[in-house]
Amino acid sequence: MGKQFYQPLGGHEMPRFGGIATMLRLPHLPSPKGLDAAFVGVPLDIGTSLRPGTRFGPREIRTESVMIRPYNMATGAAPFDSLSVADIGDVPINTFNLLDAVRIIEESYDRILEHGVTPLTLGGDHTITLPILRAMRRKHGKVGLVHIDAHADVNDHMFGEKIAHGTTFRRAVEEGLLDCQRVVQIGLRAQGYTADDFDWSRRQGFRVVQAEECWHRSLEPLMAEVRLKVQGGPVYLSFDIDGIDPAWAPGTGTPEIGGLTTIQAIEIIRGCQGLDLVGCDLVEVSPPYDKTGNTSLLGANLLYEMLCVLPGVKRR
Ligand SMILES: N=C(N)NCCCC(=O)O
Ligand SMILES: [Mn+2]
Ligand SMILES: [Mn+2]
Repeated sequence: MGKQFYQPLGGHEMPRFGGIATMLRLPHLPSPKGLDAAFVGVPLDIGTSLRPGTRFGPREIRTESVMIRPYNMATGAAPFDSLSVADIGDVPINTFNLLDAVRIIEESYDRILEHGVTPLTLGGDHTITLPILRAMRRKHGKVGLVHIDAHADVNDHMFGEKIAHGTTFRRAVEEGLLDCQRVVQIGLRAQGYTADDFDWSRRQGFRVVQAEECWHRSLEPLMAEVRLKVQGGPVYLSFDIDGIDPAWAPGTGTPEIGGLTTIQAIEIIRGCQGLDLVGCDLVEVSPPYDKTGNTSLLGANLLYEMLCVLPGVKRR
């Protein structure tokens, strides 16, 4: 049987407030088999250090995704005409044991990648990116990384714990998951304990772009630099919603002022077009702190923009 393409349920077929709330109103399929890309939820928040609530992120991002239409009027991308995409549901994490949850996530992503599917992940806190990168290493080898965040997430430990949402990328370097010369961190800001909070990344070979370097400017020139830095192999895109200023993304667990704008976030993702993207995630949306739902709406739209820059997506 030939490849099956799926279109989102249209706003004129079923009112947007009706129907089952899958990501982008796509079909919910039990398996990634036969797909090119899949939206996956990881409802985890037991790795967070301040506000919890990201366990509700996947569900609310789906709820707020109902406004999104299939064709990208700005870039001409028609993702559902080019790729077979669906929502394959959530990873059944163990919400009472973080290390067991990490094991479950890793096994789930091994299975997804076995089918040759590109995962677009709805978080959950940033801990989830470590098991995903472990599975990526087995499938693709070391990956480059475009990481947007207020935080470097390279702490050696938090309360003595080696795995939490602020240690993800130090563990990833130690475990040989990243091609460190092809890593960029964008949006880092706020206070630290020593200069080494950011310099550790630089010593690994990362390009660190602090928020102040982004203020008051288009990020299109920066993305030209980023593409040159990370190209030449498979790339993973990890977007922590707190990289965006809390004025636009208040529903998150560790907010920091002076962040990126929504427009700069779109520029960054669209600037990834042409890279060999093998997976993306959007993490740290905490609906209980998101009174209007706008943070989930922003997350849903950024995930759609990630879909639009995947390899193989044609533009009209
Ligand atoms: N939100 C994420 N992923 N990390 C926050 C780390 C907070 C801290 O370093 O104190
Ligand atoms: Mn963060
Ligand atoms: Mn983070």
